[in-house]
Amino acid sequence: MQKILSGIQVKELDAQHLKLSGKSSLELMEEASKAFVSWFLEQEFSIESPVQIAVGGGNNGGDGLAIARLLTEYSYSVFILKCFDSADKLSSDALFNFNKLPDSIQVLEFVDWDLPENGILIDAFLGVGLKGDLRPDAIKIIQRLNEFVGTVISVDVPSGLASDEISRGDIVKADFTISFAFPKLSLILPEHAEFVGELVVLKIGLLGEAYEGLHSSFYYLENHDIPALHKTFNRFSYKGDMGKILLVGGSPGKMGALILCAKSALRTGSGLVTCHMEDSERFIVQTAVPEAMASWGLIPNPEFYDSVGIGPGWGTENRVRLLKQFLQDFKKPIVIDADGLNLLARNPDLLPLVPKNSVLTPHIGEFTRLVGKATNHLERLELAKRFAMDNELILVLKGANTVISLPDGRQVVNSSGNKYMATGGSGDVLTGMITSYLGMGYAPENAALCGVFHHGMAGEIASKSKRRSLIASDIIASIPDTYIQLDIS
Ligand SMILES: NC(=O)C1=CN([C@@H]2O[C@H](COP(=O)(O)OP(=O)(O)OC[C@H]3O[C@@H](n4cnc5c(N)ncnc54)[C@H](OP(=O)(O)O)[C@@H]3O)[C@@H](O)[C@H]2O)[C@@H](O)CC1
Ligand SMILES: Nc1ncnc2c1ncn2[C@@H]1O[C@H](COP(=O)(O)OP(=O)(O)O)[C@@H](O)[C@H]1O
Ligand SMILES: [K+]
Repeated sequence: MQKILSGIQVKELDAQHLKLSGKSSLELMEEASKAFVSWFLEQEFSIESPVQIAVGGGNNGGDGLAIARLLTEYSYSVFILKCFDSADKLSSDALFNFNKLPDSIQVLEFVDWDLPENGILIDAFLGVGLKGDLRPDAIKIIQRLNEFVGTVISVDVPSGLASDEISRGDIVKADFTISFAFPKLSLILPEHAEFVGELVVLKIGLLGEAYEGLHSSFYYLENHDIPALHKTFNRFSYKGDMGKILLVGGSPGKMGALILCAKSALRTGSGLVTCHMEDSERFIVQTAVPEAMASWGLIPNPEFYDSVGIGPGWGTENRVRLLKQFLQDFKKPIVIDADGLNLLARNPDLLPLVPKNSVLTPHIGEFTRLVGKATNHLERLELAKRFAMDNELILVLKGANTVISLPDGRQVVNSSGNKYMATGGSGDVLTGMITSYLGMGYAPENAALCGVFHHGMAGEIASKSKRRSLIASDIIASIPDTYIQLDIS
């Protein structure tokens, strides 16, 4: 997994990288700009669209200048909007690229810019080198860039956004942010959603020795990390190897949550799924999911199960005794979601009974009830880290970029998923998936990482044809495709 470095570390990395690999920052700039242009070409923006590139004096501007040169090779008409005073204010790499601009590119003073009606604006004004509060001249530039009505694409970070903290005030509102190597931390904070737009992270060869030497507790989970986290099964595997799991949840009027959870666990690969609910509701499960078994009343032999997921649609009335009894009897890691979390929040004495390395999957509301209130997401992430370390639990804080806090203090930011997954029941599907992996004998960390990643990826696959019509069942239906696309048997 890629580490997420701070803005200051990126600078340090730059210097170290040059020392250790002999690769110049100019080469890195060219590589980043080429990666940007490859992404740009994949979007198939009309060749008729004029491309305006707002260029600052630092290396973010340097990226913009290199991108300008590369785009003209593909016949785009490119205009540079100079957001720096004079060439002697340019960083050396930006100056190099400024001097390499082909004659076909018009360079406009920012003040002379007539805001076009449409087209594309590439924002290469300010990147991770932003220091302190924006100066008045920069504020004016950003305000004007935000008047543009066409597609806005920010290079590395939206200009005006600090890389590692909560920013307010004037910031470019991008439709896309194309960040290099890893997302800067501020890009994944919900407070910045309106500036970042769609986040794309492109690989560049920044990594290696210099990168290894820098410390961060934040990591980024991507496609290529996933296969190594999976267990493999052989041709003698039988359903017992695929895990016997128990899902405890559902209540009158909320049986759908348990059904989604069960279907999702089966599609993830579970060998045997048993649903535990009130006896009045058992026919619903048996009809909706013929592959699952039903149990009710007490849980007579919890040790039979390889793992357990508790909470979807469960309600909180009259559940504490069963939960306490179960936590006293069952010693293997489990998954706790929804009302299971609400019960823990109301009965903090139960928290020490939760088996170590269990996976708790709150959304922000459940998190606030269980762990506490935070004034912003960075503070919330710090609370999550403490909670996971202090209780030796894995805390999956769900959202647009779900963050998995591990007991050793690492925090893993998920890259998969999209806005179309914001629909009732998607969380229940996630609970089924993580419980399923635990049941298959995955290390709890891997179960959480695989569950969260495949869940988001299934949502992405389903939303290709469904967009805002996506429902939680569509996520389940796309789980098989995640295995096929990642080549997991
Ligand atoms: N290293 C890497 O891994 C790679 C880095 N790459 C790229 O380099 C970027 C970082 O470049 P960087 O460090 O040159 O800084 P950058 O974001 O251009 O900002 C400096 C400019 O901002 C200005 N400025 C600052 N504060 C300000 C304020 N408060 N208000 C107003 N202005 C302010 C400052 O002006 P000055 O203060 O110097 O007058 C200067 O002009 C990074 O985001 C990525 O795009 C890629 O090429 C490939 C790999
Ligand atoms: N905008 C989004 N981008 C990516 N994933 C999202 C987004 N909104 C929701 N999700 C995912 O959908 C799931 C929603 O879970 P939850 O809030 O518990 O829903 P429910 O209670 O309806 O089941 C989480 O896994 C979350 O990460
Ligand atoms: K930028």
